[in-house]
Amino acid sequence: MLLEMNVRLRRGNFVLNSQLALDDTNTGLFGKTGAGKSTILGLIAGTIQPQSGRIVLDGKLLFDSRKGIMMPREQRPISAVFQTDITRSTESVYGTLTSAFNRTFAPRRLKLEFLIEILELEAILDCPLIQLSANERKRVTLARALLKSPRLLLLDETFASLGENYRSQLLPLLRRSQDELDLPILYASQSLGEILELTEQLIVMDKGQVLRSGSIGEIAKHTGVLRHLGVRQVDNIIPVTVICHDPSAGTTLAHCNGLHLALRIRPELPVNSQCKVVIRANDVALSRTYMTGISIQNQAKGRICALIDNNDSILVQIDCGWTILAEITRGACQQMALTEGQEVYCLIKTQAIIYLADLDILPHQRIVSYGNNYYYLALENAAANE
Ligand SMILES: Nc1ncnc2c1ncn2[C@@H]1O[C@H](COP(=O)(O)OP(=O)(O)OP(=O)(O)O)[C@@H](O)[C@H]1O
Repeated sequence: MLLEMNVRLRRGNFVLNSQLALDDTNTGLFGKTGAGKSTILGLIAGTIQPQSGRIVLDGKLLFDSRKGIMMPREQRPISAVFQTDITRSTESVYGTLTSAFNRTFAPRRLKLEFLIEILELEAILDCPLIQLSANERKRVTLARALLKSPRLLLLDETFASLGENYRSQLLPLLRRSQDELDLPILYASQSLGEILELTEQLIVMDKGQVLRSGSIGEIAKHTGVLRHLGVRQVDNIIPVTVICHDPSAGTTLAHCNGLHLALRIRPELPVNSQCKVVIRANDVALSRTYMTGISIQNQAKGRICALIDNNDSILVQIDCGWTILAEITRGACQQMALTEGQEVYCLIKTQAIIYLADLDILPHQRIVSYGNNYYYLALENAAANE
């Protein structure tokens, strides 16, 4: 285990009572505003001292109230980029970066020139920190944090504040950081989407407590957690291998493990090539028996492995060779008397299966039906015309 923490802290009315563990992978720290995410990062970095408990990193005590140990911030092999990193110093950007580079904790893993390039710092190298814009200061702070080659990097909503340009360049680097740089990241955010761009491992916090931790797949199985995470729509993403094309039926047949699917025809996809398709969970209907006399082309047989209570709806997790999530109403679940272990058929219309590669272009054009008439509308105009 990389980090183990079991602490208690009271600040005014806010009480943090948290036990958490991190291994050597990137982890997202999710919680609504005021949940205690920044406080957790501060406790690990050493900017906040808990009243009691223990924090251990890589077997070394950072804090132990019983033994009276509080390792100073500068000595902790941890770098952090906080929301409020305000450096009022007149030191130049180049000066602060080189001193971070020289104060490295471990063998250097990133080159100064590389970070100057991807964070576009060249033009501001001679500027004093005090004169930088908020975005420039954040980029310098991130470069400085990475240059120290810490054992753990703490980021507090950093992507959101950096902007799209840097995000697209930095994300691939940060995603690989745990493997290539031996640098796991703890990323705090209120946005699940932002966290999932970096990692699938989550710690979910609420009111100073850790509610759940684990992979998003594991966490999602608990009642109400998806709602808590702000998830409103569940999609199945399935990597399929093309088997053949059937022009007379207008379908391309593909499979993923034991799951066979009829997709919209794509003759340009070579046989045996791979692609990803998306099926919205609420586009999957369930049946206890195989249906005849029905237009639906896909009836995938599987076994229910979990029934996940999602407040108004039930997410049914079905093992069809590949796991499929079907979202149905609570009423439908009761009427069908669904239970774990039962066999069901997943009914999926061919037209409801979207090639993932098409998703980028789909939102720009859609059809809105007003009953008798159909209109092709650009997305920007759609809302105004609806
Ligand atoms: N210096 C302080 N003194 C007293 N209470 C504080 C102090 N700093 C933060 N708090 C309180 O601690 C709680 C947790 O704050 P924290 O900043 O850790 O939340 P957060 O999950 O990071 O929220 P956000 O996503 O909005 O940044 C909040 O209720 C906040 O008001």
